[in-house]
Amino acid sequence: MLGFIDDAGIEHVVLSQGDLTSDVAGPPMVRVHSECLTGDGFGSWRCDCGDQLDAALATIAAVGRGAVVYLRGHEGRGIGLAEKLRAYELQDAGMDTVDANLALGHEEDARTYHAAAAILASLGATRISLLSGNPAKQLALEALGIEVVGRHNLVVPARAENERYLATKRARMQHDPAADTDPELLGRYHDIAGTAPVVIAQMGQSADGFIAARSGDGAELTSVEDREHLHRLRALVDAVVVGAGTVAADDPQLTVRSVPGTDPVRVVIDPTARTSPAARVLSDPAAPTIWLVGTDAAVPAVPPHVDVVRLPVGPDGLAPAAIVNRLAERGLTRLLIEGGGRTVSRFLAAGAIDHLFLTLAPVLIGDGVPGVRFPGADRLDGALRPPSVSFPLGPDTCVHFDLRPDGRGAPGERLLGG
Ligand SMILES: Nc1nc2c(ncn2[C@@H]2O[C@H](COP(=O)(O)OP(=O)(O)OP(=O)(O)O)[C@@H](O)[C@H]2O)c(=O)[nH]1
Ligand SMILES: [Zn+2]
Repeated sequence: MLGFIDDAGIEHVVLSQGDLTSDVAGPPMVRVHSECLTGDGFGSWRCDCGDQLDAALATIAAVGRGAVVYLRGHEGRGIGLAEKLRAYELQDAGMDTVDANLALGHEEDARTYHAAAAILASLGATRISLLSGNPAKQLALEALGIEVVGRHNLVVPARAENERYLATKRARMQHDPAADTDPELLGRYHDIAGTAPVVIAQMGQSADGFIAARSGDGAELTSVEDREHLHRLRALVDAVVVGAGTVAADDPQLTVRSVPGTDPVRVVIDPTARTSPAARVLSDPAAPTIWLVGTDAAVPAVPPHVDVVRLPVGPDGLAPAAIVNRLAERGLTRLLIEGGGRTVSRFLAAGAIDHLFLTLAPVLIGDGVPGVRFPGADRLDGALRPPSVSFPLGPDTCVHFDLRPDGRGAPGERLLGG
């Protein structure tokens, strides 16, 4: 816990865990919490402050990294404790929380975030993932130089006592709807959720680095938990990208089935258009498909859900950067590179991946279809060591590599030992 005194002489505190600088392992989770003696201290359910504080602490503890910036002087949305009690009296007589503030001659929200921004900057946390349901808080921090890469509403219990207060915040103060996100999932995916362009890759492989045995059989290698994780990733992106080899070997549907969510557009990288028209991505209209083929490839007639897109074929097939750009032209800016080993490895070697989720099954295959492979370096000090976090998926372990440049040189440069 660190203490701060701002220019007005008000004392604030920060309770933090782990390194908050964003180049260590992506943006930390930060709760910028407004003091509320009645809710935080006495456990009042007239507001949701106490529940929010508990949820923030639990979420940050589950992730193991983040901070609660506890802002004093914010009591009653900046009008002070005694005035808040007066406002409560007016609310007991029927007014809502906004009108009560206005009736007392105050603004509906008199808070400023200069102290919060200065405190975060002093801790190196200038790029954060914000735990809040209040868009105005995000805008205020951004205006003060804090980059908010994601904002997540905490899950708090529904209470009859604060139903009206929360409804007023949503109706009159532009607050987000109630969240239903599991804190563990929030911790796992907050970096990649949202609407910002992102290229995610995933790969499930044996502990010794194979995605399938020699026969090509790899369907049951990783756990059902890993399959659920894969479907969550699909639900978070605009498009899921696979190589023609994976379509030939596994005939995947590429839809979201294990979890609720929207199916992404399916993209098949297929320079020679060798994919069979009977493959599910081409024959089953469950989701739109983009068939990415070479400029001169001969393509048969396709059903209406399939869009044939042509790209020049280079010495090493279709270039990852060209694929990303062409899909972006179609509004598909959030991509999941799902497989197989060669496709993911080519995107990795090209420096085209922001996040890699590599799931390792506790299985030794000995020989078979290789997983992630790239040219590599001669010496270990040339190995790729991006920031990473690991989490269990049933019996498997998933390693999340953050490959974004973050001032450390583009991932491609690091990979090629440049
Ligand atoms: N004036 C007034 N202030 C209140 C009332 N209820 C809670 N507060 C104060 O509101 C502040 C919290 O603001 P909220 O609008 O509830 O939430 P927020 O911080 O903007 O948004 P979140 O980050 O999602 O929690 C605390 O300082 C509380 O003391 C009320 O009825 N009237
Ligand atoms: Zn409160």
